[in-house]
Amino acid sequence: MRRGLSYEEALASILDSARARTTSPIDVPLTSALGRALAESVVSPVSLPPWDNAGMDGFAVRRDDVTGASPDAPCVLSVIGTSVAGSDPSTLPRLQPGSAVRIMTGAPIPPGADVVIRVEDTTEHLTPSHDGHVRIVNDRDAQGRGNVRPRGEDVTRDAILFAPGTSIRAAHLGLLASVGKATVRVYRAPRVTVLSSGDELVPVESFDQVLAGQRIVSSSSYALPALLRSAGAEVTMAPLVPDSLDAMTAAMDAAVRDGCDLLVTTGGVSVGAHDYTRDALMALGGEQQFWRARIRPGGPIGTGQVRGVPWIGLPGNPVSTLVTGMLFAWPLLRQLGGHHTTCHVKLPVRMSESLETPASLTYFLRGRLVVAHDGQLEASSTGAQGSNLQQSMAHADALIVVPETIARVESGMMLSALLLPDAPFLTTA
Ligand SMILES: Nc1nc2c(c(=O)[nH]1)N[C@H]1C(S)=C(S)[C@@H](COP(=O)(O)OP(=O)(O)OC[C@H]3O[C@@H](n4cnc5c(N)ncnc54)[C@H](O)[C@@H]3O)O[C@H]1N2
Ligand code: MOO
Repeated sequence: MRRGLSYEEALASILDSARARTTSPIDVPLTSALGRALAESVVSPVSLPPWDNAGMDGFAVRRDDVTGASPDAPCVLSVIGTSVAGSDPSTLPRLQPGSAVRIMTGAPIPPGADVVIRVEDTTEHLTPSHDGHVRIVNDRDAQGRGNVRPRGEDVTRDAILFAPGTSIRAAHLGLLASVGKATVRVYRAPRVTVLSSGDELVPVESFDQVLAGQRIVSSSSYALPALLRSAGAEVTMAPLVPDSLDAMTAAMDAAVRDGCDLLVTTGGVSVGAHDYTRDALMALGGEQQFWRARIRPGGPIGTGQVRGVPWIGLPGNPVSTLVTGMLFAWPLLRQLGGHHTTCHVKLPVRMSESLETPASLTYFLRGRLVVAHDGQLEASSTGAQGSNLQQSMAHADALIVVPETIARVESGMMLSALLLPDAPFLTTA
C-alpha cells in the first residue's frame, strides 16, 4: 500500500494552498531591502549610462582622422579640451577635423567624436608632449564601437527594469540606487513561529540536565530557525512544549493569536502515545491537509491550517526536521515572502558510490559534492544516514534525490541534488 503523497505532490499541495497568501507590501529604505522580494514593478526614470561616455582613459577623436595611424605613420591631432567624469556634456567643445579631447573613463563623449583612443596607443603614455598635440600610433580602437559606451546601453528610460517578485540581491541594490529608488516597495518578511515539543528536550543553557543523563538538547531549536531565516523569514522560537495535548493546544493557540504567517511544529507528529500535535490542531478547529509523504527522511510530515494560518508539522528526528524544513517550509516561506523563485538550486550529479535505497520512497540522501577531474560534480553519501544522526546533515552540501523508482544507486549513475541553502563552497577532487 502507498502511504501518503509523493514528494512532488506534497510540495505542490503546500504551495498551492497558500498561493494567495503573500505577506503585505511595505515601503522600506533601500538599505533594508536586501533579501526581500519586490512588490512593485520598477520603471527607470533615467537612461543608464545617462550620456555616451568613454570606456577607456585616452583621447576622443574622429574615426576618419585616426584610421591608418601606426608607429611609422602617427596621426597628430591638436588637443582642444578635456572631458572628465562629471563634466557637463553641453560645455564640451565640438571636434573639428584634426582635433582631439583628452578624456577619462566614464566621461561624456564630446560632440563630433566617435572613437576613444586609449592612452597607451599614443605617445602621451610614455613621453607626454607639451606642445598641445597628441600623437596616435595605433588605430585598433577605431574599429567597431571605438570604446564609446552609448547612452541607455544598460537601462532604457521608462522601461520596466524589474518585475514584482524579483528577489533583491547585492547587484539589484546597486541598480535600484542608480535609478533613484531610495525607498522600495517589498513584501514584508514572513513571520514563522516554531514550536518544538518533547519532555526530553531542554535548551542548551540547561546542559547540566544532559550531563545528568536525563535530557537531550533541543538541537532543532537552533538548527531550524537558522535554516528558515535563510529563506528570508523572521523566526520566533517559542518556549519548548511539554508532551501533553493541553500544552500543545495552548502553545499553538498562543502562536496563532500572537500573529504569524506560518506555524511550524517539530515532533509529536508520528503515531506514538505522546504524539499530540495533530490532535491539538483538531482541538483548535484546524484542518489537516495531508499527513505522511512517501519520502525518507521525514515521512510523517503533516500540513494543514489553524484559524487561517498554514501549519507544517515537521517530524521530530533532528535530520527529518531539517530535511523537511528545507524541502517544504523553505519554499513556502519564499512564496509567502513574494519571491518569484521558490525552489532550491538543483544540480546534476554523478554518484561516486553504490548503495541500497528504500523502495517506493523518494530518498533524500545527505551528500557531499566535489568537482571531479573531468569537471563533473560528483556526489557521495555523508555516511550513516539515520534520521537521528545529525552529522549526516552537518557534513552535507546537498540532498541527493533518489526517486521512488530506484531501489539501488550504482556508482556512475546520474542523479539530481538539491543544494542546501547554506551549502559551503564546493571542493575539487
Ligand atoms: N510506530 C512508528 N513509529 C515511528 C514512525 C512510524 O511511522 N511508526 N515514524 C518514525 C519516523 S520516520 C519519525 S521521523 C519519527 C517522527 O516522530 P515525531 O515527529 O512524533 O517525533 P518525536 O517522537 O517527538 O521525536 C522523534 C525523535 O526525535 C527527537 N527529537 C524530537 N524533537 C527534537 C528536537 N527539537 N531536537 C532534537 N531532537 C528531537 C526525539 O527525542 C526522538 O528521539 O517517528 C518515528 N517513529
Ligand atoms: O521521518 Mo523519519 O525521518 O524517516 O525517521
